[in-house]
Amino acid sequence: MSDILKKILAVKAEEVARARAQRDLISLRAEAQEQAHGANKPRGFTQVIRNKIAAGQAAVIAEIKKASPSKGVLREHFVPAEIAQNYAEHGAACLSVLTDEQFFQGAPAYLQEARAACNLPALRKDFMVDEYQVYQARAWGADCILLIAAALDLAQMRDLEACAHELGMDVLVEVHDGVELEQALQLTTPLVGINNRNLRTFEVSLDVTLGLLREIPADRIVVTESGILAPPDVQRMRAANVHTFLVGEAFMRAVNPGEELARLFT
Ligand SMILES: O=C(O)c1ccccc1NCC(=O)[C@H](O)[C@H](O)COP(=O)(O)O
Repeated sequence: MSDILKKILAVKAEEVARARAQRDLISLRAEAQEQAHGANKPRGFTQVIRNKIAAGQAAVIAEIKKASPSKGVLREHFVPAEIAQNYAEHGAACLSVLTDEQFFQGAPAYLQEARAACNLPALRKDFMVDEYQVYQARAWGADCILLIAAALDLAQMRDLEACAHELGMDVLVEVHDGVELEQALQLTTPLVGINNRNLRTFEVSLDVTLGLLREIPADRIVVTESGILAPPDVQRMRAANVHTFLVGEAFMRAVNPGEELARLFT
């Protein structure tokens, strides 16, 4: 496991302990379960992606992140609701909203504000280590959670996946190499993300997606993550039959993130 991931996971364990001390799991779970009905019910993250692909379009999971460990601050003018609306107007399939505060300058409120500003399903982009965070995600309105194979063993991933599914949320499982992929494929989720970023060196190579592709059964949806910066990157992926993209930096650095989305994907 990379040093940055180790550091992040240590902070996550402390965060969960602090949050549990402030509010017990039973009360949080009740709120998360209530969200299954009414205005905040899950919006069908995977289904929206399937619909885009069936229509012959790229399915873009458009990220809302102020900063990252590898790149520092990406965007000074940062209003999540404005960005979410702008993404929706320019054809995004889904949102990915960073809720981690210490390393990405994200916040739970950003997820709530972004999702309330449009009708797109939203991923809680964070480092999940405990079911408490899954209940938080749903209580905040998330439609999908991220499970990072480098951070979890198979039993943990299975438990967190089951918890998310019970709450009606979808799961994006993320891998970076063949060993992680083997574990990820033992989950039931169709959404398999391949992170092109090596979390040890921060080096990004789209060859990571292309190299792992052939090991993924046809019934899974491959999501290429990180380092999609220009139209040729998109064309390269689509030529390899990868139609789902998770993009952050390219949009966050643009004056108008939605227009940048349209420029990259049309
Ligand atoms: O981006 C980082 O520095 C980073 C460090 C440690 C763990 C995860 C990290 N990135 C998260 C991501 O996977 C990206 O936010 C996402 O794939 C979008 O990538 P990009 O389009 O390159 O911003």
